[in-house]
Amino acid sequence: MAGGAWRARVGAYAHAVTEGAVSGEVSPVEVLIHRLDDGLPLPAYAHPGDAGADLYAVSDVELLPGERAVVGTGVAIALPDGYAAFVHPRSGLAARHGVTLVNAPGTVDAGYRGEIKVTLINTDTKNAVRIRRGDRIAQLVIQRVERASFYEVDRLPGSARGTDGFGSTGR
Ligand SMILES: O=c1ccn([C@H]2C[C@H](O)[C@@H](COP(=O)(O)OP(=O)(O)OP(=O)(O)O)O2)c(=O)[nH]1
Ligand SMILES: [Mg+2]
Repeated sequence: MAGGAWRARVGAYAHAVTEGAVSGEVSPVEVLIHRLDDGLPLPAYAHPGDAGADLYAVSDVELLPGERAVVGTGVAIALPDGYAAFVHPRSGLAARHGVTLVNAPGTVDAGYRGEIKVTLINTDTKNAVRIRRGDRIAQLVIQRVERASFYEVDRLPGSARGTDGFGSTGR
């Protein structure tokens, strides 16, 4: 693409963003949700365009340095076939307190009907962290997922990377 056309395209995109065209409201997937705890809000997106809907803690929990705990969120969902939900850490909790998820991202299968739970861990080596009921402890990202058919072969086709990995390209 010529320089002028490229600049026009970038300009149009920037305009669309600042005018709010990237609103995150584009045909959301419908997900059935069952509240297991009437005292907590439903998961919600904090801003238009956010990828993750925040999940709330059902109970108080204190995490000593290095300690982990499985905390309920008070909700269960039924995803359409071909989707999965991923439980991701919140960056604020991670940066401020060192709290993340043991199994990040946790995978919620489309067929799972139980309570979504969060495996919190306090990675701070000195300070305990107190989580209170109602705190936003993680975020749920809903994505389309492919299922594979696995075909066993004796030899895989070649590729530029081959078997190199684990830092093979250097730092
Ligand atoms: O962070 C998570 C991860 C999983 N789950 C639920 C939903 C998921 O569908 C189910 C099973 O998760 P996974 O397959 O990761 O665990 P597993 O150890 O393989 O258990 P299973 O043998 O039940 O598949 O547990 C959560 O609530 N939170
Ligand atoms: Mg499993």
